[in-house]
Amino acid sequence: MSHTQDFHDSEFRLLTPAEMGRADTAAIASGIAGTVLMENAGAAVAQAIMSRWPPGRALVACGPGNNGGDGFVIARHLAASGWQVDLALAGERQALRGDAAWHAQQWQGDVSPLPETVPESVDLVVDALFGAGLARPLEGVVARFVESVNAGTAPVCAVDMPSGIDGATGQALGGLAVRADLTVTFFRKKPGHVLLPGRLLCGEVAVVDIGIPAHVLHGLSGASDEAGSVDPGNLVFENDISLWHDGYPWPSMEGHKYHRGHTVVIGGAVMAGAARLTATAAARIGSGLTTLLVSQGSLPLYASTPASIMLQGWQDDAGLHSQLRDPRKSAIAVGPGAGVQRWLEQLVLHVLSLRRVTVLDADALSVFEKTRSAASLSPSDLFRAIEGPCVLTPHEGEFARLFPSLAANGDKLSKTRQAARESGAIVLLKGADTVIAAPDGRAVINTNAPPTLATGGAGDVLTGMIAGLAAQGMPVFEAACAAAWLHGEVARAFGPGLIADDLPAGLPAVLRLIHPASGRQGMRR
Ligand SMILES: NC(=O)C1=CN([C@@H]2O[C@H](COP(=O)(O)OP(=O)(O)OC[C@H]3O[C@@H](n4cnc5c(N)ncnc54)[C@H](O)[C@@H]3O)[C@@H](O)[C@H]2O)[C@@H](O)CC1
Ligand SMILES: [K+]
Repeated sequence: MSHTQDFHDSEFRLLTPAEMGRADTAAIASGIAGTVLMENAGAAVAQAIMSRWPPGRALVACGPGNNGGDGFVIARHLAASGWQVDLALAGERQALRGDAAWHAQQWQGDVSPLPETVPESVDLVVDALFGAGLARPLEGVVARFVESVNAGTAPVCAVDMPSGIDGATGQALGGLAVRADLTVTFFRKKPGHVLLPGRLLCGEVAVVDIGIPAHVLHGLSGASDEAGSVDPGNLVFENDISLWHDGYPWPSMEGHKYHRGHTVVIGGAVMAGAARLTATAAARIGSGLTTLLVSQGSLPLYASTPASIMLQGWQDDAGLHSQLRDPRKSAIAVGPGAGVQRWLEQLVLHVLSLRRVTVLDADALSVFEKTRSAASLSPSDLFRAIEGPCVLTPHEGEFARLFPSLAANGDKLSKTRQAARESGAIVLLKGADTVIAAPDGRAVINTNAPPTLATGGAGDVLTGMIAGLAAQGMPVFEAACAAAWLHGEVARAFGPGLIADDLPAGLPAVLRLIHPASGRQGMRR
């Protein structure tokens, strides 16, 4: 994802519904008829259905727009392959326009009004009501039909997006959306396929080619300068190895432990486990040296720190500052187990003034909450101090403390991007659909995190992984993306029973799999 590489046509690029509309228009302008795109779309969905379910009775529910147009194509292909097809239309046939009207004419069977309930004998429901661009809640008979679909037992194939989900945000408009078993979408996924709750309502997502040439991806957003180097500014991706593999700091034979960076983790005086996990993760992910800095008085708490981590005590602020002075200490992580106190505010500001890579997590974020106490600093004091490479890794609660006006409304993707713009830092907003955004608008959505990661200390490990990668010179945005992906992958590989200590321990096995020598460039799931 560096600025010198062009990721516009990455298969992991996500297109907003508006960008997808521009892709359709550009494809049509380049000579492919809209009716052909719709034919390809419908045929591909029918193919996906037939490769998963045996012929039976299908109810194809068509909406008034082009999503419904796809439904007419699907109905024709299923019927031609021996399915018994009932086609129901929400709206009037005469009101169909353009490509949808043309394909409706090719349908030889009956068209009935959309029923309020799905008949019991239906083996499969095809949801061709609305696509990813839906902008208002489902209502009336459509809403009742969708409730019946969700209450029923027949499997559901959604066309483009389960109807009711906003493809830009993954939110169910008005709280109601189709729950699908399979969603077949066209050309590229949309954010709504990977953000929650959209991702869960999609079931399996299949992306199919409908003949839109990849070159249209260059004109949808972003800009390229005369030298052809592309600003990936506003592009959004689903996280994948291919986005950051080239910048991954694999150790080289000429390397020296100092070339592999030096991560400093500043620990607190009460919760010693958190900073220990952070430091262990930094070391495991390849930081050449890792130092855990704690106050002299709390050294006994850290007695069981692994031997590979340098444990050092500081007496007072001056001592701590002098421990941080060496510029070879290339990344500093603060927050896990630090304790929310005045002292921490000043420490964070000092660390930021060093302009090293800084990863701020947990208490280092919460301590800037505006309402904490009248005398304390505020989020804007923090943002003003961020001048070097910095990653903030809030969970939803910490995010709300730092960005109260963004937290209340807005979808996860836009609020994380806005937070990155406001703070000047890379913001990684944690969750089952972690979003990582840069101040220039780049964003990546991580989709491989299993629910077992919701365990104490997992966030502390993530902080250490980011710091440890960035300490080795990996650009911070890529470091955050790589860490989020590896974090998820290690947890998946481990399976049930995961505790945070298993994450650093499980890294080597996953790193072996993605090492260049393994020949693996990326993975689609
Ligand atoms: N050439 C193209 O543009 C292609 C489009 N394709 C299909 O076209 C779809 C997009 O088509 P459209 O832009 O027509 O979008 P939709 O088919 O989702 O429908 C939009 C229409 O529904 C109305 N509407 C929106 N919300 C409503 C609500 N809550 N209740 C009632 N009516 C509502 C809108 O006023 C508009 O008339 C994609 O999802 C995809 O399935 C594919 O055929 C591929 C080619
Ligand atoms: K749909």
